[in-house]
Amino acid sequence: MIHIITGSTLGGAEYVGDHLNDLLEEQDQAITLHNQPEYASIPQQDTWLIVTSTHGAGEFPDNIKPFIADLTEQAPQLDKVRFAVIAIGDSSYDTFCAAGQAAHELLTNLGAQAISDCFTIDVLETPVPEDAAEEWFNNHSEQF
Ligand SMILES: Cc1cc2nc3c(=O)[nH]c(=O)nc-3n(C[C@H](O)[C@H](O)[C@H](O)COP(=O)(O)O)c2cc1C
Repeated sequence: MIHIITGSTLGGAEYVGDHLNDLLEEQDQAITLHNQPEYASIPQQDTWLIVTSTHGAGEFPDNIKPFIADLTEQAPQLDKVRFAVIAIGDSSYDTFCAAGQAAHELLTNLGAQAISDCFTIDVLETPVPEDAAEEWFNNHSEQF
């Protein structure tokens, strides 16, 4: 089972999550898409694919903030979780992709196993983030 967990304010990261969902479905994978991720509803096992943009001064989008806050407070052992983070941001900000980087670090610290480095997508250089995400996916599809 793959849990796609999105953090999005304007919809961009959510579109990328939808696209990855389609690509994984073509591989006949079982997927659950969490656009309003809830700590209690996401099993602490299987594969988590987090797709999040960054807002504010390097902050998480509002929809994913409670999930990240719960993970931080509860600090569960995530040694049964494999994960990857796709971080979407704009390199004109000092805090480029800070939320995605923070998610990657948090899961690593909780013992989850990264299947890739945090993959950053710069919307200044990549007008269609789905294209960069698909290229990343094609290079990592065997990990899923
Ligand atoms: C108010 C605002 C603040 C932002 N702050 C950051 C930031 O700190 N770091 C970053 O990398 N991108 C930042 N961005 C860029 C967004 O992450 C980028 O536009 C992204 O594509 C938005 O994705 P979303 O549609 O999923 O919300 C900011 C954008 C806005 C509108």
